[in-house]
Amino acid sequence: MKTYVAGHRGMVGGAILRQLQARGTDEVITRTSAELDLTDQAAVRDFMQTERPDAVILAAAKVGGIMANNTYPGQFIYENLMIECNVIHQAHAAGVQRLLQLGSSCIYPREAAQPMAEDALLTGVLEPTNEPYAVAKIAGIKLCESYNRQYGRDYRSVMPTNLYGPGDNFHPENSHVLPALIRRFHEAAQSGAEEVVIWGTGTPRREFLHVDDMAAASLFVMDLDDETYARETQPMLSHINVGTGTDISIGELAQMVAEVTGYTGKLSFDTSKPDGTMRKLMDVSRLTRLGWQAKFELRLGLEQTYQWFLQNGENLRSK
Ligand SMILES: NC(=O)C1=CN([C@@H]2O[C@H](COP(=O)(O)OP(=O)(O)OC[C@H]3O[C@@H](n4cnc5c(N)ncnc54)[C@H](OP(=O)(O)O)[C@@H]3O)[C@@H](O)[C@H]2O)C=CC1
Ligand SMILES: C[C@H]1O[C@H](OP(=O)(O)OP(=O)(O)OC[C@H]2O[C@@H](n3cnc4c(=O)[nH]c(N)nc43)[C@H](O)[C@@H]2O)[C@@H](O)[C@@H](O)C1=O
Repeated sequence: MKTYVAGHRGMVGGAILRQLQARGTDEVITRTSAELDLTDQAAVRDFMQTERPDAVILAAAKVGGIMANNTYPGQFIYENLMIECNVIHQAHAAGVQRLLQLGSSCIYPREAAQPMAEDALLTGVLEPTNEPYAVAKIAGIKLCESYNRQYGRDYRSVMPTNLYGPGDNFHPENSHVLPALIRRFHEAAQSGAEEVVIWGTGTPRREFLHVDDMAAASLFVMDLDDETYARETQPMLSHINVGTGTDISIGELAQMVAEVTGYTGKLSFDTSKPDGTMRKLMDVSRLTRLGWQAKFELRLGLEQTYQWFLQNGENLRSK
């Protein structure tokens, strides 16, 4: 089995690569974005035609937190649409029968009933801070569904909740909340700062899944036999949510990060920054029914991620 992992240097792609290598059953092929720009249609066509993988895992994307999504909406919609169109279409053109792509919980309407089940898709208005990214991710689901319907492909989609773990992006502005707070609280603890500022009101709730759980869930869904996947994702051979099924407020998360990093000063909230969606808890009953459950407990995952941050402080991403 020759499997192409797109985005193998990223947090999720890296974890998937490690788990595939540990299994040792697949020949895994990878390319960095410098070697293969997935927004370049001709380059992706040449790569797929030359390599002809048996399976593709699409974990490459333009990714960022609430501020990055709000600041660079053009890049978020363009790059993600191009990556999905090129990888999914050129995989099909090269005869790839099985593909798994990663979406995001932000595909669901801002006011969706909680927890959000897969059939909440396209039932309401999206959260404005990440609408361009969400539209691209919805297009990814619809590409897979459409190629399944028209060409009989077996292209699957998993929708992760907010992820964290080793290999995350700790950029002060562009990252997601959990790595941003690890870095901010760590620096405050080191410098003896009296106050740490948290964006927004602290009241939004988020569900955090460790990246090793996400990688395991991705391979679990990839490995399901086609009848089982089709039965669970009827009528459109659509997507499966991945999460823990529990969430906490940003204020509670900040308190936990303060404890883990040893920060003892004051917490304050900058309400000029956006809260984004107030709650986006995944309904994970589809995946649970199939037999998969998350393993990492948040506090332990946070402590492990903080250790990774301390050991890799010199090599953090610059954007
Ligand atoms: N992180 C999170 O909280 C969440 C992530 N997701 C989804 O999970 C997937 C993986 O995210 P994550 O691992 O966090 O993201 P990362 O930013 O860590 O990794 C993304 C990877 O995509 C690759 N990439 C980006 N643009 C291109 C391009 N034009 N051509 C080739 N490769 C490119 C990069 O490759 P290189 O390093 O070689 O430049 C990078 O390694 C994405 O689909 C994301 O939308 C969904 C929900 C939450
Ligand atoms: C995974 C998901 O990620 C993005 O959505 P998001 O869940 O809103 O992501 P976030 O992690 O950036 O913020 C979560 C909450 O946390 C608050 N918050 C506090 N302090 C910081 C802070 O310092 N940094 C950040 N980023 N947020 C902070 C912040 O104000 C918000 O209320 C999508 O754009 C989209 O990419 C997507 O799919």
